[in-house]
Amino acid sequence: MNAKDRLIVALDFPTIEEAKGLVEVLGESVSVYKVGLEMFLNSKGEAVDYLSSLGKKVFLDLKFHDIPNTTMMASVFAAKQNVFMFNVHAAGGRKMMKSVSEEVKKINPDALAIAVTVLTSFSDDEIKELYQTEHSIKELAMHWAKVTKESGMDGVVCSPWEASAIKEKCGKDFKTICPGVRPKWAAANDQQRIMTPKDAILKGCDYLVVGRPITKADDPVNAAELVLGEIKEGLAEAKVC
Ligand SMILES: O=C(O)c1cc(=O)[nH]c(=O)n1[C@@H]1O[C@H](COP(=O)(O)O)[C@@H](O)[C@H]1O
Repeated sequence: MNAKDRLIVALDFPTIEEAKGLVEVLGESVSVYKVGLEMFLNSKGEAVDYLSSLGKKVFLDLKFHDIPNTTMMASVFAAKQNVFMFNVHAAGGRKMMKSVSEEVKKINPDALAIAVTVLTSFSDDEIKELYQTEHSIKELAMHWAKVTKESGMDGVVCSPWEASAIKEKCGKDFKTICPGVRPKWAAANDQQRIMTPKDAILKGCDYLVVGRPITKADDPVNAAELVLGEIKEGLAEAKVC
C-alpha cells in the first residue's frame, strides 16, 4: 500500500459545502476520506455518495455502540453504502462484534469492519478513573484488539502508541487505523496520545487518520503533502510499501 492509500483525511465540517470546498482544493493529493458523525448528520448522508462519485474511498466513522442486534442492523446499513471501511466500539463486546462481522460479510465481504479500542483523546489517568482499573491504556487496547480479532472483525482504531503491540498480538494482517497523528508543526488539539506521521508508520499503523492539521491549515495542499512526505519517509525506513 502506498503513502496516499494510507492517509485518511477526516472531513469534520458542519456543512457539505465546506467539505466539498476542501475536497476540491485537495484534488488528487488525497484519495481516502473519513466521514464522521458531524459530516454524515449535517449532510444527511450525502457526503458518502459525493465522495464515491469522485472515485474517493470512504471510511464511514459512525462508531456504533449498542446491543448486538441494533449494532448489527446499523452495520448492515453501513456495509450497503459506498464505503470501504466502517466502525463500531469494541466496548460493545464480543457478542455484538461477532454478529456485526458475520452479517456484514454476507452483505459486503470487502467492507472492513473495524472496532475502536480506547479513544485517542483519553489519557491513562482518565481511563483509570473512568473504568476504576489499574490497567494501562495499552493493556486495555491490546485486550480489546484480541477480542475484536476473535470476533471476526478486520482491525481496530487505536493510537499509534498501541499499534505495534496490537500487531504483535493479533498478526500483521489485522488492520491498525490510527488517529492522534500530529506532525511536529501541528497543534495537539483535544488529542492526548499523539505521534508524528513518520513514527506512526514505523510503529506499524496501516492507516493514519488526520483531520485538523490538514483541514484547518492555511494551505491544506501543502499540509497534506508534508504529511504524505513523512509517511513516505517512514515507509522507506521501515522498508514497506
Ligand atoms: O474513530 C475515529 O476515527 C477516531 C477514534 C479515536 O480514538 N480518535 C479520533 O480522533 N478519531 C477520529 O479521528 C479524527 C481525528 O481528527 P483530528 O484530531 O482533527 O486529526 C476525528 O474525526 C475523530 O473523530
